[in-house]
Amino acid sequence: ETKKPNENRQTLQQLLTHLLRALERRDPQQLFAWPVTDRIAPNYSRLISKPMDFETIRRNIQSNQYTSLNAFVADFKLMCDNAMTYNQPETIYYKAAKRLLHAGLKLTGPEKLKTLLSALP
Ligand SMILES: COc1ccc(C(=O)NC2CCC2)cc1-c1cc(C(C)=O)n2cccnc12
Repeated sequence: ETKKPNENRQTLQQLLTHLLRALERRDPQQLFAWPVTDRIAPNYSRLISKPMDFETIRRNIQSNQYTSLNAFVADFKLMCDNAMTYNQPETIYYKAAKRLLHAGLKLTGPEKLKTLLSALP
């Protein structure tokens, strides 16, 4: 049946919240949980033009900022790319970002999404 737009939005929101939780579990040290401050990362705000973190992504989901899965994935990739731009390859942050990015792209890949979408109401 033709779903009302807000119903679709709720389904998308539920899917994104599920994906966000699955991604956050892959960041046990919570290095991506909150915005990076200039205090813990000197000159961060000068070097990274569009910061992104899991808390901001959560707020975007709740305020219906993402109208597609792609928009959510783009912010997740931005968060990982920022960490691989600011931090040197040998740091725990760069390595964590690389692992997280691969895990995330697998999670939102077509085959995995098919199973997820088939489980939706
Ligand atoms: C929300 O950001 C953080 C929160 C907590 C920690 C942290 O607990 N760091 C301790 C683990 C080794 C020192 C690090 C960070 C952190 C993330 C990042 C990222 C994501 O680039 N970062 C870069 C340089 C220095 N610190 C960080």
